[in-house]
Amino acid sequence: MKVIEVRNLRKQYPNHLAVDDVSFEVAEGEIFGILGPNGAGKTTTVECVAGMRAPDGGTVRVAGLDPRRDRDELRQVLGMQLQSAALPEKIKVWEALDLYASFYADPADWTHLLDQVGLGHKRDATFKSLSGGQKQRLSVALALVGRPRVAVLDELTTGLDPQARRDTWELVEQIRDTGVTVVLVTHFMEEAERLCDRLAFIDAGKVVATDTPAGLIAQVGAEQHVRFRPSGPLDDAVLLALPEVHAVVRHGGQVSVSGTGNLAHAVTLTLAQHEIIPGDLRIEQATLDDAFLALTGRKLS
Ligand SMILES: Nc1ncnc2c1ncn2[C@@H]1O[C@H](COP(=O)(O)OP(=O)(O)OP(=O)(O)O)[C@@H](O)[C@H]1O
Repeated sequence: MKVIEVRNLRKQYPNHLAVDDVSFEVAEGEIFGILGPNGAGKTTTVECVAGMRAPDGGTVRVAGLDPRRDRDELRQVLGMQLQSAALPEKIKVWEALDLYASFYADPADWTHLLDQVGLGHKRDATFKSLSGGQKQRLSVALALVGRPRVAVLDELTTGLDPQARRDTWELVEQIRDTGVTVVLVTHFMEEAERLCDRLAFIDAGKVVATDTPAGLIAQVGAEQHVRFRPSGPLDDAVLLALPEVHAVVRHGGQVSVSGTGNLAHAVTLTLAQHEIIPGDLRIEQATLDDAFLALTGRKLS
């Protein structure tokens, strides 16, 4: 079931067309990513979805609601985590949650939420004293306090160190496991690849493609490589007969196979059928970066 429908969204700032033509749908229960370089129009798009900005064209529906017309109802359905939580420095963690909970008729138990985001021990800490990762986690808890059906998380892991980033990814997966639909705005390819069920590539205010991460990579037919040292004699023709394989090159004892689609699977299966063990196996998969570059001529970052 679709929980978000965006059709031909357009948003013009005084001197800049930030969103030109954006359409996508988000199914209930999925993690949907919006991936694109800085300034692509991602934040403006989700601000229109959350009713924080008025579009100049197109339609947006969230659980059948018009975010501008049905603002009060929307607040009960959609929780938005903002790029930088604008909380007063001296507010305590529990005070922020208590305040946000007071906006809702039936808020979540925020003590439980605090534990869920790993901040149970920071209940009495001031906002100012939290680390970057802890501030992000608090902003996620604040987005969830109204028990939303949809949580919009904008640049959640920007500025976090690799460990804090991975911890935050786990948190996003936990949120989805509780049945909340997640819209994730990001310009990190690894983040989108790891978390998103489907994603939209946005560039210069337009959706370039929407698909699963694997589907986007397959769409552009980006070349992949499998390298190995065969444990026994192997005729190149065996590999070249596979539809996924484009070329086989040898360097000394190493075989390098390039191709597209499910290349690694096809090659390793064939080797197994010929009772050959691939030593020093290396698989270089195409990435979302490669797909974005192929589709837009631009790098993501
Ligand atoms: N309030 C505003 N007034 C004028 N221009 C704006 C405003 N907000 C954003 N823009 C411009 O619109 C474009 C899209 O901005 P937006 O924040 O939606 O992009 P983004 O993809 O989220 O980028 P980032 O990852 O850098 O936040 C940018 O060029 C930005 O400078």
